[in-house]
Amino acid sequence: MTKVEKPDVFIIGSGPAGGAVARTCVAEGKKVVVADYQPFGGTCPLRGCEPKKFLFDVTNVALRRKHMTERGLRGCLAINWKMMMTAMAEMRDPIPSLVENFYEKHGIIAVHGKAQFASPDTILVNKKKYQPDRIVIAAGATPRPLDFSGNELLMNTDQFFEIRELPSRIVFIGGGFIAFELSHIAAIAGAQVDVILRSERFLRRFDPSLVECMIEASRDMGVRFHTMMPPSSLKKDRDELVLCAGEDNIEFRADCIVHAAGRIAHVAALNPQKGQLELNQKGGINVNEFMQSTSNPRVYAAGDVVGNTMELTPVASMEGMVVSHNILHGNGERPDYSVVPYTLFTHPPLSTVGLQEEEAQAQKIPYKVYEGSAAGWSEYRRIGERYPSYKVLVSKKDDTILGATMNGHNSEEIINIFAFAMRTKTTVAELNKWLWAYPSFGYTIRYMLK
Ligand SMILES: Cc1cc2nc3c(=O)[nH]c(=O)nc-3n(C[C@H](O)[C@H](O)[C@H](O)COP(=O)(O)OP(=O)(O)OC[C@H]3O[C@@H](n4cnc5c(N)ncnc54)[C@H](O)[C@@H]3O)c2cc1C
Ligand SMILES: NC(=O)c1ccc[n+]([C@@H]2O[C@H](COP(=O)([O-])OP(=O)(O)OC[C@H]3O[C@@H](n4cnc5c(N)ncnc54)[C@H](O)[C@@H]3O)[C@@H](O)[C@H]2O)c1
Repeated sequence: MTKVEKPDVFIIGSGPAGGAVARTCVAEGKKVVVADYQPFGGTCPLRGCEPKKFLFDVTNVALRRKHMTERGLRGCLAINWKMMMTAMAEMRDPIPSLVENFYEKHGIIAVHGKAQFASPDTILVNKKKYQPDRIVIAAGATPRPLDFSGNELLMNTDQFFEIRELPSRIVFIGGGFIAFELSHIAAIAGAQVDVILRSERFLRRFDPSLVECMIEASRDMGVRFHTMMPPSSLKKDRDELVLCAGEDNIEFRADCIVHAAGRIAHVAALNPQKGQLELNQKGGINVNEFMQSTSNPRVYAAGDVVGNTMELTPVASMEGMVVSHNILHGNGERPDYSVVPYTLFTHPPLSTVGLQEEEAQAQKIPYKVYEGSAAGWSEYRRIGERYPSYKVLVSKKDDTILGATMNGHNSEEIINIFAFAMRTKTTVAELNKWLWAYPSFGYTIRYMLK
């Protein structure tokens, strides 16, 4: 009979959540095993944030160059898709070896293979059994299964990052983060892009008035939007794909159709019943306030596989740190979701932190609003941006920031300042006394809070 391994901590998944647990637990002298069936590093650096941001940065220069034509910048600037993708892959592809080298150096055992539960205390990978003291599920998320006929012809985002020739016509199904970010990249690079949404509301996690500005900016770059269009079938017709959607079965013909219809916790392959794992309403691992399984106390979970709040890298890492603490020192730490800034990396980026106005109204929180267009400010006029806008919610009770959303160049940096102000409970009166470098985008906070 093969020997059963008994490490202290067995981690399923090597992304931001699993990585945080591995590094912290090994530093405290634990015997740690990490299993992953894909190259090590997880979604963020290999198939998510990082490759996306690379493509964002290149396309951003191209778009901004266009905006500068009237400001004296001449000469053609075109995107060579193949070169851009090759350059992105050159930066991305060494990452798994770097991760594994780091693991080896620090004594973390890397196992290549799909992990599943054989029983509540036993994990099986490549027919080998592990009975660890603690099991950490950090298996991330996977595209939501869609049930219309021909859905197997859809391209997922992992495949999008491997496209070497830009398709002429691309359709994105969904109206969330991925549809907006990737549609902007493809449109600026020269594809004809359609985004189809089953409902009427795009980007639910952002203020609708700022989403409107984003949609205007998207239309300017040629992205076409179609609402109330649930997809009903997809088929191949010679060398093109035909998607039918909506009540009238409208046909969309394209070279590729991308699944951007959300992601769900990656639990099915884990054999959750054998692990006695209770799932939550979103289909993620149900955990208590200490990120410990509510049904199997040997198990903790962190990151997208929990689906507690948002599928974001900083949230996954923070939950990983909470899990490490609780494994090493006993349950005592809880995740803190009170201030989570995030950015939609579109052109321009749309960024937010804290309460949305709809939430403040629903929760009957007394607030005042500072909002408006920033198009007249010299910061945006200089760069020819047409739809910059902002909305800041301030507590009527104590003058602190409740939430902020903005759409404009560098908003991903300005939002961190608002996050800092929220963390430190800085009042608007105090913020207005702070000095900012001039003329910087951060300085526009003074204009917003006038
Ligand atoms: C296109 C895209 C762009 C994104 N952009 C951003 C962004 O700009 N900013 C941001 O904050 N977030 C972004 N995200 C989200 C971010 O990537 C995730 O929130 C983050 O990676 C979650 O980390 P995780 O460790 O929970 O899971 P993951 O990083 O997904 O890692 C999970 C790992 O577990 C492995 N695994 C799964 N099941 C098993 C199994 N049974 N056995 C072994 N291994 C298994 C997987 O192979 C994977 O490597 C983006 C996501 C996508 C898809
Ligand atoms: N910049 C970032 O931080 C960033 C970027 C990309 C992804 N992410 C994370 O990854 C997650 C997944 O991104 P996403 O864009 O796939 O999800 P999303 O939740 O942002 O958007 C999903 C979209 O698909 C639609 N949809 C849902 N079910 C559908 C169905 N059955 N048929 C058709 N449409 C359907 C929804 O209405 C929504 O518009 C995000 O929620 C986010 O947390 C973050």
